[in-house]
Amino acid sequence: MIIGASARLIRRRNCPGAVTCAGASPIHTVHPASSLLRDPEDVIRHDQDAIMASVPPSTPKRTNSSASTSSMSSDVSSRLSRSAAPNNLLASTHKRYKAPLSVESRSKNFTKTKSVLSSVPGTPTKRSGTPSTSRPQTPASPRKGAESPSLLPATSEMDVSIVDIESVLVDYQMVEEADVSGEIDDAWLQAAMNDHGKHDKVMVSIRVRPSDSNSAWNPSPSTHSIQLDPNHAKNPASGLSPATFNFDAVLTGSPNKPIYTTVARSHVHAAMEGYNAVIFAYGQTASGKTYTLSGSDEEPGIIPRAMRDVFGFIRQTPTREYLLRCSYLEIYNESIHDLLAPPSMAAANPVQIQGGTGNDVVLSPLREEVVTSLKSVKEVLKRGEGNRRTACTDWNDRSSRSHSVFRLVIESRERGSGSSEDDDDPPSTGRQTPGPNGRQTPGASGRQTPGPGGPRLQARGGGSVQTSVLSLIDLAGSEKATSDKERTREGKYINTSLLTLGTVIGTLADNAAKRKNDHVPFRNSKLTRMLQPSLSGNARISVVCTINPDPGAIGESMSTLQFAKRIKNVQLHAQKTEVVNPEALIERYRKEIEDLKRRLAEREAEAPARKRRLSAQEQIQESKVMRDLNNRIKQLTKLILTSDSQSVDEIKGDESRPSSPSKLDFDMSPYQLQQELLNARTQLETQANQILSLEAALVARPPLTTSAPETEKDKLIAETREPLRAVKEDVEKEWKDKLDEEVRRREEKERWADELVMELEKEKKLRTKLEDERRALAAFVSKFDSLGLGLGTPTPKKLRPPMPSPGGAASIFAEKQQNKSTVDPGAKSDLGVEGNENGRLSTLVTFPTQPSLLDQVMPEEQFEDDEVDFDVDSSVATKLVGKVKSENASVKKKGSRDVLGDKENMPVGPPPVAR
Ligand SMILES: Nc1ncnc2c1ncn2[C@@H]1O[C@H](COP(=O)(O)OP(=O)(O)OP(=O)(O)O)[C@@H](O)[C@H]1O
Repeated sequence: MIIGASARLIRRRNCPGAVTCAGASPIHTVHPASSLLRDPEDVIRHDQDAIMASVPPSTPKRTNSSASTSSMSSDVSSRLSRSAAPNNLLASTHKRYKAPLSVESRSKNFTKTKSVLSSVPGTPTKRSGTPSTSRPQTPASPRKGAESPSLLPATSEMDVSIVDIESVLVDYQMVEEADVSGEIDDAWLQAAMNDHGKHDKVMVSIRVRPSDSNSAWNPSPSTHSIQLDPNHAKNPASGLSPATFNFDAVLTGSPNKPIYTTVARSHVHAAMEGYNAVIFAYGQTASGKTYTLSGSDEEPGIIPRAMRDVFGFIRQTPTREYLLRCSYLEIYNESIHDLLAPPSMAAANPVQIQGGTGNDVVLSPLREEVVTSLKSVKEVLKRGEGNRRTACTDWNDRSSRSHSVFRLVIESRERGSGSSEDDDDPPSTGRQTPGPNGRQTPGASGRQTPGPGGPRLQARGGGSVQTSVLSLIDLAGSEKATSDKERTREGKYINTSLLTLGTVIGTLADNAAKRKNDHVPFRNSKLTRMLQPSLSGNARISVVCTINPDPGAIGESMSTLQFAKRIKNVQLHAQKTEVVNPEALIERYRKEIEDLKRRLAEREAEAPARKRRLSAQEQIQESKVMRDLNNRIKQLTKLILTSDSQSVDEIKGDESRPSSPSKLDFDMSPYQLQQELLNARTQLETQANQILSLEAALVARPPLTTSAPETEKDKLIAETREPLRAVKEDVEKEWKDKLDEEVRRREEKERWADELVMELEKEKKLRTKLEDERRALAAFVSKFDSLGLGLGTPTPKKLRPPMPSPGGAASIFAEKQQNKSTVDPGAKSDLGVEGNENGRLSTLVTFPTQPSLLDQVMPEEQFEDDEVDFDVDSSVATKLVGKVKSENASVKKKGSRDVLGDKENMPVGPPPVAR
């Protein structure tokens, strides 16, 4: 630490910024607390007093060497030697750095000195005529060739990428009294804890600039409200009172201290506590944004006061040590420039916003300088402000033409969190042994060089590192068209990005109010993209909206108030960022695993005995406990493996490498291994399914990227739909034809069925008729016989009409055949009527009690083959039989079989009638 400290002091002495600022800055010539421009003798005296005063005997001593008496005396002597730098050195360096300062920067430094009240312009209404020649003019490209890059080195001595981190930490002992805000005390710290910074909403304050002309507004600081003066309302005669706007604070006047205390202090405190914090000023051009943030020599603004409080906080926190690094950038015409890099380099290498989706925003290349005292912060600020683009506009002599962002990254860890050896030894990771010149090339110890924007401080022992960013933003002012072409062009960019900021805030507020998740157009401007992490909620935000009370600016003031109203609704949920030392974490996991395994083994051993005692419900509970233990072991093992694989990458060949994963696996019990196996198999199956579905999705994926224009996507959708539509039409047509055919066939069948019904009716009638005739025949035969008209045979003969027999046609046939064999075959007539030799009808007609023809289903064969024997006169009989026969034939012809057949087997097609 001694080497580090002296190295630091040497660097301070050589700090180009310090010397350059010395001659130029009106801030330091006036501010009594500043030691920058004081007589070296005074500085020595003051430093001695300050250092002695800053180490009260009661304050705890640092355990490391820097806290020792020798280190303190070394520190003091170094400071003395630094402060007593010979005048010629100051002069030479001054000369060296004076030349390259741009006209703009120098003129800014000299022209900004104004008395508090006289600096307030009457009304920033548009000036007429040509601008005053005394005003500085912004060159078209103020940075290009403004100075030789060789004069401002590409990396500064305090560049975080080359500095030995461990030697530039700040703790309570190192803070000089002069660097401390006199207002920091325990009461303030306590009050700040409960202040606005903890709220979930953006803190919104209004600051109304003093004006010597008539004010159009009635601000009321006591009620935190502001209202347009009724005399300036659109329609004063209406008698309607203009709307009242309420905010967290409404402030007036020139003093900057109440502004800082009200709107910024709690946020600075929150940043020191580990929360990201953003403070920005928004308002119309010349309304007082720069005055609020930077202030003047007499009235330092939020930034210098915040820096003073940062050191005051550190002095009040003996338990922690801090690494403070700052950067300063501007967004000019939608391009980001590093204000701490040499202007020519910054112009050639604009800062890019890196980071994928979401809230990761890394700015690169961006110079970050370590600061260890208020003085070094002021030097950085001075350098940055000198490079800022300001210009004379129609409304403001020194209008900011860009949005400027001053960022202070605060990293801290506990002091002496480990053992006393811990404090002497470098921390287990990240600490680099300083080289002979007090510095260590990053990565020389084999560690990974931290990427841009990443944490630099490493946790020590089992502790953690807290990281937060305090962003102080001075937005360029919105403005109307101006007489200057270049200013008009700048104004367009300024207005566009402010408009985007308004849209973003509006959407965020809307999302919060309506619980929606609408797309927020952060990427539409560099400013909103850069602020994305903060505006998305992970920061405490305070906005000061500055108002120009001039009646000519009512429109702009009104729109500023509307913006303020909207941003009030943005929801915040800031979280502390804490990085734990990975090795300590692994150790903690290991211990927990050991403990869990022991508990699991005990339970497994007792399981059989316990099982007998436990009820079914308790057994379920028991297996759940076992499962939970197993899951936790698996989870921790996985965490260890993940951390290991990361640290292995970083520290290859390190003997302190943790045990291999295979060893951990073999430590498992058989039960655990079985569980593992089962889980692995399930996982494999799930993953195999995932692969399949992903492959399918890949095949089905259209050959367009997600970012392809909408027109392309529409075209592809139309092309994909066309073949589907054709297929649909084909299928519809095919099925329509089929349906038509089916309908036609069904109609035919119905027609056919109707005709069959008609046929049946006809047949029924026919049968009735036939039956009647048969009965008439029977009556005739019996009458014939009773009259004795038989030819030689008195004996009445029986009529035997053919009747169905149980055996059907075949049996009848067989019976007939048999009968035939007993009768003379020659006597049989063609009509099937038996006769005798003398020609007499020997009809064997019998009429047993047979069912009527109507009740019978008569097979066709029966009609066809049956024979009727009539013992009647042959001519009559022949006549009758012929008639019967012809009727039978007619029935047969009508297709009685079809009629009586199985309907299911009906032929499909046109009915017989249609044939
Ligand atoms: N509250 C105030 N008390 C005293 N003077 C003020 C106050 N506000 C602003 N001024 C003065 O008004 C002038 C314009 O202020 P300033 O440059 O801060 O405006 P701005 O909003 O930053 O403008 P721009 O957007 O153009 O940069 C300066 O001279 C500043 O000193």
